[in-house]
Amino acid sequence: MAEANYSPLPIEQRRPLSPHIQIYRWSATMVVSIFHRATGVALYVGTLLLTVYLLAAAGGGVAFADVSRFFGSLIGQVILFGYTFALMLHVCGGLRHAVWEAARGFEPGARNALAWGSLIGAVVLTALAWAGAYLL
Ligand code: HEM
Repeated sequence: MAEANYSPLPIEQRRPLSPHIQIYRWSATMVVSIFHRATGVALYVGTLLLTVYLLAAAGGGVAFADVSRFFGSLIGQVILFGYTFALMLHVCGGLRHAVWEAARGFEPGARNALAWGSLIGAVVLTALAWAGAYLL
């Protein structure tokens, strides 16, 4: 807190502050962990968009045509691409947690491999999903 900086006590007598991200050296594990939470939040928005799409599909006619046009536009495609990547990264993050639930992958090398693996896995799965969507 700000007042801690203005403490009249000498620095060695002040109570320790809990360190935050600007204190730690950045690591792959830390970045992927932050992405995991951020993509989880993004998935709430994506789920709303999916709901809009399904409601429009159920309504049919003009509503479905409008929604399809929006998702087919450049901005719509960028949003859908971001949603796909967020979903894939979050799922890969979920699998990373599943490995930890099995009490494996805590060693420094394994932690890094899992972090990079989930990032690379998300890129590959997103590319496969979009390639599949365009080829079908
Ligand atoms: C639309 C679907 C989903 C939404 C909206 C969502 C949302 C979120 C959010 C907001 C968080 C962060 C919670 C926090 O840090 O306080 C979270 C965490 C988590 N999610 Fe999801 N999630 C979804 C799907 C999934 C799936 C499919 C998986 C598994 C494959 C998954 C696995 C996890 C795990 C393991 C955590 C905990 C991470 C941690 O403890 O640091 N989620 N999710």
